Amino acid sequence: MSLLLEGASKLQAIRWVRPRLDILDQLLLPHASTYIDIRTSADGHRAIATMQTRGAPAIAIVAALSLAAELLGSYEKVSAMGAEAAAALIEQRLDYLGTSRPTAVNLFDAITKLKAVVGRALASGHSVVDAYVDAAEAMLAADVADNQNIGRFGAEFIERHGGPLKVLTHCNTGALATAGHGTALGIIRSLHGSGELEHVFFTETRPYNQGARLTSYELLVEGIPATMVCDSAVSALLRSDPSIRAIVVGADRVARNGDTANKIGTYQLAIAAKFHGRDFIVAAPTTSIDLEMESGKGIVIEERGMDEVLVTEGFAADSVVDGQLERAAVRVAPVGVRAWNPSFDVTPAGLITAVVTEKGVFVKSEGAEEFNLLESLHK
Ligand SMILES: CSC[C@H]1O[C@H](OP(=O)(O)O)[C@H](O)[C@@H]1O
Repeated sequence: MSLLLEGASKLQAIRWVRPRLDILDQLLLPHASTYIDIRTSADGHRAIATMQTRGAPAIAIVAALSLAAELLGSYEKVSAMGAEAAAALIEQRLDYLGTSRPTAVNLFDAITKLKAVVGRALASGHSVVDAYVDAAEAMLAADVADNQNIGRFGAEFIERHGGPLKVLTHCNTGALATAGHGTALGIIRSLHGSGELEHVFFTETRPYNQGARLTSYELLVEGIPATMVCDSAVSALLRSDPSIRAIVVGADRVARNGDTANKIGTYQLAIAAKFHGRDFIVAAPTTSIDLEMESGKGIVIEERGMDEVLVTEGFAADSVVDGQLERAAVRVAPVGVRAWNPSFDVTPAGLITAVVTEKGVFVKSEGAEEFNLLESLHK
């Protein structure tokens, strides 16, 4: 079955045509657009851990579909195990996929949901496998629909300022981080689509350069007017251009009170937005909201190797040798220097103007420093 998803942008980070899963190798973007075949949950784990695929929603979907591909590749063998053994195998593989990256709650939300689906399908080995695959496929389709709603709600919220609008975004939250359209970049796509967007500024997003490599690529492909800035230039930019009305970012995990873990540098942007009196908007599907997490204090922040900070000016593909891309790794800092390289930081709810989800726009009560997302989501 081909899941050619209506509404997905021209870029597809994830290609699922049952039983085959291919993902765009984002380590090679923007210099090469290369799809890699993901046949097993081990392939999926590696692609997520190495950030060949990344972005909170995309991580969950690739994890789920990598196991779907594995199960379909050995359908009769797994089905013949019987319901209980097949379910146990699936649970073991899902727990393994959960060790790929710690911060994005979408992955753990998907694992919990998929285990529940399997637990309700124990009539036979076949029914367990069929139920798992159907549920994994549904996540792919649901994400695009969610992103379209996030885009619409977020655009309407920003348009209250009156257009045409200039906004700024951080990292990559578009079709390369989701099943299509995007979250914060989905709002930007929606503003552009309605003719309300004058210009978008985006940060290069050191040290992994999701902005310089991925957001730049998406905006160029879509023909959206954009300018890249260094992460360190944002305050000066806001001060120089009062018509930049909002900073819109994604999320890896939003706690019940609205504290938000997102790409490193987000917290600084929230402080800059507050100081300059601009909206600071978090765009995320409800699968990024962790209602069991009271505040951001409990969020595990992934730390990655120092080389991303010290060695490369970007994962630039330097040349093609015998058809293989040779990535350039340029040492910038001297040997021996140490670095601190958290992948994410936590922005306190008090600095956040609104959390935009597929279920609507949530704001804090008058005078409140925190959100009550448990109440907002269950109204
Ligand atoms: C809609 S993507 C959400 C989130 O994920 C990104 O992190 P990474 O590139 O390390 O996977 C970034 O924090 C985005 O805002």
